[in-house]
Amino acid sequence: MEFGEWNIYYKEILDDFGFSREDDEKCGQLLDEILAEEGCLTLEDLSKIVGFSDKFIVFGAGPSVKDHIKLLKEKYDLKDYVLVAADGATTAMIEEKLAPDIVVTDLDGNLDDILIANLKGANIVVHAHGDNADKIVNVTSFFTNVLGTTQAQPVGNVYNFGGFTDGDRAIFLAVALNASEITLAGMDFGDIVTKYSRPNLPTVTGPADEIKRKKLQYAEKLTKWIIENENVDIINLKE
Ligand SMILES: Nc1ncnc2c1ncn2[C@@H]1O[C@H](COP(=O)(O)OP(=O)(O)OP(=O)(O)O)[C@@H](O)[C@H]1O
Ligand SMILES: Nc1nc2c(c(=O)[nH]1)N=C(CO)CN2
Ligand SMILES: [Mg+2]
Repeated sequence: MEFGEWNIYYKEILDDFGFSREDDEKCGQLLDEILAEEGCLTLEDLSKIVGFSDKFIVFGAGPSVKDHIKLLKEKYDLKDYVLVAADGATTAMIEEKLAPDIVVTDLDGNLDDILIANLKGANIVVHAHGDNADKIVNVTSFFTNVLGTTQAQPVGNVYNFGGFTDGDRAIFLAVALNASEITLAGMDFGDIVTKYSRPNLPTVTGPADEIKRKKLQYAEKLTKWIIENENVDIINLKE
């Protein structure tokens, strides 16, 4: 998605959630400075790393994630796919002994599990926004093989491929990496969250709060945009 078209959705999101574009931009710059010092991946680097396949699976943290992982392990030859975990889904994958190739995160998932995934070879796509500057500063440098993203104007080596939540951003990333087919697992959307999305939840699933519901509505809307506008086959295991 070109920035001009993304900007239409982005303006609506800023307005709807009361986020500040200036704070998003500042944090994007901060991430770019950290990556300039620590080193980072470019899109071309990541394309080469995952160049073994143009078939991707994006894992979300919805209620179906565990069932979908089990089904995929049983029925798919997973070494033929680039496995992309959206933030909290990393924990569900690790529980099932499945290592992601890429983790897409704004650093509010289980950081220990993301670090484990990184140590096992996952590349980390770190998203800077106006509400995670502390994490960007304190956590980014613990990871290796990092590619930076922003939801504001791209800056330096920090990209904007389109997308809002970690899950739909992961699909936009797969498109930017020239995916021909993207299977969606655990991408339920709706109004139920899991302990993978909300680690403090006392039960495995529970009702999403109003902000999370709204985030998931945008995630679904942006996923529909990809289905309708990008030249890629999307297979949602939920359907
Ligand atoms: N029912 C669902 N509950 C949680 N995540 C879902 C669901 N359906 C799809 N997803 C996708 O799984 C992704 C990973 O979930 P997670 O809650 O860790 O992400 P997040 O984008 O950081 O959300 P938040 O900002 O609310 O913490 C979400 O970004 C979302 O796109
Ligand atoms: N400013 C801001 N931006 C975001 C936020 C958030 O909480 N604040 N959460 C996101 C993932 O769902 C994506 N972008
Ligand atoms: Mg997150």
